[in-house]
Amino acid sequence: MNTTNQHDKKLRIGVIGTGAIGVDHIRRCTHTLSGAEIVAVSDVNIDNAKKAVTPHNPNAKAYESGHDVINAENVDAVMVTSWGPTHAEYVLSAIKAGKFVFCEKPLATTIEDCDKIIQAEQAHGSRLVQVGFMRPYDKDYRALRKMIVDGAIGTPLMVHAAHRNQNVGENYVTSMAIFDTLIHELDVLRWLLDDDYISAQVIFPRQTSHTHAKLRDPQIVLLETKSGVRIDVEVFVNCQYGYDIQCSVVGEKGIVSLPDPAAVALRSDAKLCTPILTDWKERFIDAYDIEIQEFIDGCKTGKIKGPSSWNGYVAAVAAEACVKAQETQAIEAISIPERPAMYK
Ligand SMILES: NC(=O)c1ccc[n+]([C@@H]2O[C@H](COP(=O)([O-])OP(=O)(O)OC[C@H]3O[C@@H](n4cnc5c(N)ncnc54)[C@H](O)[C@@H]3O)[C@@H](O)[C@H]2O)c1
Ligand SMILES: O[C@H]1[C@H](O)[C@@H](O)[C@H](O)[C@@H](O)[C@H]1O
Repeated sequence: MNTTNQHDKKLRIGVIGTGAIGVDHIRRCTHTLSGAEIVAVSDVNIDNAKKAVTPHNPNAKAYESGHDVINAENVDAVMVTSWGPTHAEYVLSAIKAGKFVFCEKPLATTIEDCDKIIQAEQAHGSRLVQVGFMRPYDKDYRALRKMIVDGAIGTPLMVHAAHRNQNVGENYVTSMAIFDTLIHELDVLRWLLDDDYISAQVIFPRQTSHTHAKLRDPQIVLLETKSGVRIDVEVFVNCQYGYDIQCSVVGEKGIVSLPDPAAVALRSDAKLCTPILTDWKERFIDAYDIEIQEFIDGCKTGKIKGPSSWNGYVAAVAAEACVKAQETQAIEAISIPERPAMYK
């Protein structure tokens, strides 16, 4: 009886960081998904938070501090969508309050902070954190994984991937190509291959004229896995032409590749054209919907299943090696500790 009531009740979410993705997740919780409502918002720029309180979220209140959102009595679960370096503080505070927390990637921008989070969560005794790695929810990445698991390409040998953004702002610097952008590949490729990384190297090709003094762009990241798979990922965040995610896995007897998003083809004026997306919000829109719905449902049943803080930690270990490799231009080792029992 109680369980049914619990499931019927809306999950009351507090959102910290009401910028691009914060507002987008508020939109999907309010208009697209079921079983949740936004009751609290905050942003270091309070005007951003106030703008996120709209007639569509009549019960939302804007707070000056993210910690007030976490500790508000009517907040059942927290969403951390502020800038990466601020995530750890809020996630730790949510764990302390015993509340479920969805944290956008990266979980934190240092291994130490990720470690504090997994220690705190283990001390709590059960999972409270879901990390915003949405690609494993994407139907095409899932199809790719199924083909690999089913043996369609034989043993995987190599991966060629590209992560291209149309452009980035002046605040985006060289290390963010790793912690902000490559972090998606660092998570999804080990899931795709069911493998772990052992080394990383970063190569800087000729620079695009569309970058700025604090950003090397593009970059090529070379990864090696325990089983010997070699991965190259081109990270090119001022590619100008669109938002483009590519991934091909080469196996002993075939290749599987991520398809381009479906788009209407136009035949006209002696040309055949299909548009390319420019905005990350559209590229993985269905995957974001599924990941957040799973978070809402998990909070309501008391058991969350999505990418864990362990996934966030492992991605950070690999990311730190890549950042070091950016500086040294050498091959850097990646050593991932034993997975704690709680995350098995
Ligand atoms: N999963 C994805 O595909 C995806 C897509 C976009 C962004 N993200 C992640 O989401 C996070 C936010 O990215 P964004 O594109 O929305 O950035 P954004 O700059 O548009 O928004 C971030 C917001 O956080 C606020 N903020 C910064 N520090 C804060 C603090 N200490 N407390 C409260 N608010 C604070 C800023 O004022 C801003 O409004 C980043 O970690 C980013 O990597 C993930
Ligand atoms: O925060 C964004 C987001 O994660 C996008 O998915 C990625 O393509 C961008 O490079 C990154 O800056």
